[in-house]
Amino acid sequence: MITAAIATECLEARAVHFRRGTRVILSDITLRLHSGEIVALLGANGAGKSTLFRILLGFLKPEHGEVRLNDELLAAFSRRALAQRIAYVPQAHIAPFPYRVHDVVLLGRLAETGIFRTPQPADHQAVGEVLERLAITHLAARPYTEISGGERQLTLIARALAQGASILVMDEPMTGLDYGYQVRLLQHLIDLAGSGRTILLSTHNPEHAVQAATRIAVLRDGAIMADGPPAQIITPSLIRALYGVAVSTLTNAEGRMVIVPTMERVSPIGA
Ligand SMILES: Nc1ncnc2c1ncn2[C@@H]1O[C@H](COP(=O)(O)OP(=O)(O)OP(=O)(O)O)[C@@H](O)[C@H]1O
Repeated sequence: MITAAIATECLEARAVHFRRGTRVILSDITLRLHSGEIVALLGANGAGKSTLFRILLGFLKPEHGEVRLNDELLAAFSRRALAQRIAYVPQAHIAPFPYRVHDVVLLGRLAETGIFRTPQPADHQAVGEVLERLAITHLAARPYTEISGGERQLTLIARALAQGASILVMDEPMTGLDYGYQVRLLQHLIDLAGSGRTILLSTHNPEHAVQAATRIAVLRDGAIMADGPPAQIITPSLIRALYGVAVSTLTNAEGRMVIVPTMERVSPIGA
């Protein structure tokens, strides 16, 4: 069952360096993720967020540095052993076959034990639970190739949740989701972290980071320029440096930070 006890895990990049050709994409990146944390990675388009995720997942090899899971090199784990621990929601995905949404999510259940295993009633039940939790039960019988972009995104999130891994790496999971699904997903991520899961997500919306993250890491010019609690990291000057826009940060009646664009016209980044 996906509600089984969650193992305590620590995933970390140590002094990771990565180049594409002569271009340095990531330089001396150290990032540690612990159980119960929601870490939001912020960075402008092309900053290297997906690249760092792919390195943390073992899909790309760093030129220098290493990735360790519970102090063991990632390379020491088989693909199946990694699937037991880390689930991934990629940025964009078009399935080549018109699998039903239920079956796409079922693949998450089989990631751990091999896709040639015959699904058991417990697997189908777990899929049903995840679809219900994400409020997409109505999509179960629809072909994945014939649903909307946001519905595909929810299906991929459901597949990752069904995997039952204790670490979730989510590349811009809110993309394409309507406002209600965005808020419900953030609430669900907070619940998952509360039950001991570790969540790393990238987002282009600093509001989401402030609302859900326990830590924010900021990637700029290939390096981590800041890493810490949201209230310390998110400042108007950081938002301006990252995105070239002016914002005010306010505290609402519940004591939570709110980010509001001032609509002041500022120079483009680097101008
Ligand atoms: N397959 C590739 N070949 C060459 N360069 C690439 C490749 N994939 C990404 N890059 C480059 O590496 C840099 C980092 O890309 P990456 O996708 O990691 O950024 P990102 O922060 O995830 O961006 P976004 O927010 O736009 O999704 C970019 O300059 C990008 O153009």
